Amino acid sequence: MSTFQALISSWASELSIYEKQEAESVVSWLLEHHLGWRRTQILDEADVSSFPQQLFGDFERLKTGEPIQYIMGKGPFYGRDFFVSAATLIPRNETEELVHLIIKENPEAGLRILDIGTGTGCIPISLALEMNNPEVFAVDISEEALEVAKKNAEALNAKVTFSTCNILTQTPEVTPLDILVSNPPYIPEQEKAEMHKNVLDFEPGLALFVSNDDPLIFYKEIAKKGKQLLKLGGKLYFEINEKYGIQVAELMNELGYTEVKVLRDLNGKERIAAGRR
Ligand SMILES: C[S@@+](CC[C@H](N)C(=O)[O-])C[C@H]1O[C@@H](n2cnc3c(N)ncnc32)[C@H](O)[C@@H]1O
Repeated sequence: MSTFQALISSWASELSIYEKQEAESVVSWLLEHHLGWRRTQILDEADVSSFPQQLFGDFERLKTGEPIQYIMGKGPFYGRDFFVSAATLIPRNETEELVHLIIKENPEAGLRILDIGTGTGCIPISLALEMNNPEVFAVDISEEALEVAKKNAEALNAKVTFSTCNILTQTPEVTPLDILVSNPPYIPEQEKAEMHKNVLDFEPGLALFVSNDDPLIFYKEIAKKGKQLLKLGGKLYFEINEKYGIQVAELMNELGYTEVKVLRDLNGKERIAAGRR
């Protein structure tokens, strides 16, 4: 028998798609999921013969590049675990920063909020649970994603009203809003070549990609709709592609939004655009 430390290093060395440290974290995460293992047990003996069969199956899935969150069916976001499925994007750290900003900038009670393109529901559910008694709505074009979002709201005891909506052709009936937020699809198809296989092969294209001809289509439509949906003085928050900060700010300015700002994330990338109607 060897220690967990040795086992983790050995299994991690088989996950060629990850850097060493990330591979070790992912293996630790899998052991924790199946065995209730804790990092403090790193020097304990690991009795591989007692491991459940599914752990080995899941390790095989990891080797194909499948993200650990899809294998476990859940991923962390803003201090809580969210169910994920093949129909939803895995919640990202950058989006936690967007949620944090909205919470920090809007302490008032009873605000009406809409999230467009909700995926797992990580944004509206976190806002519903962290803000001061807000009324929260969320839409997505994907029925399957909405099923996951509803399951998350129920599991986390958050009150969010979900509905199906194609934001490019429909306008949700939720006026008047104080806050409109969206992390829409924003990767032009031509950037596929630069992306990791574990995103491309497993995450839903519907959540990620826009056509090369009109990469800002969602920002334009949502900002336009924001002019009808938001109260005067209401706020629009976008997560953005780091390459399009200036263009998103320009289109918001052209539509008459005020106090338009583009903010960098913890990695120094322009990741959030915000303004006021
Ligand atoms: C980048 S993902 C964001 C998911 C989630 N808000 C998050 O931050 O993890 C974009 C979401 O927009 C949805 N979507 C794509 N096209 C849409 C459309 N035309 N109308 C509404 N939602 C759409 C996708 O299904 C996906 O859930």
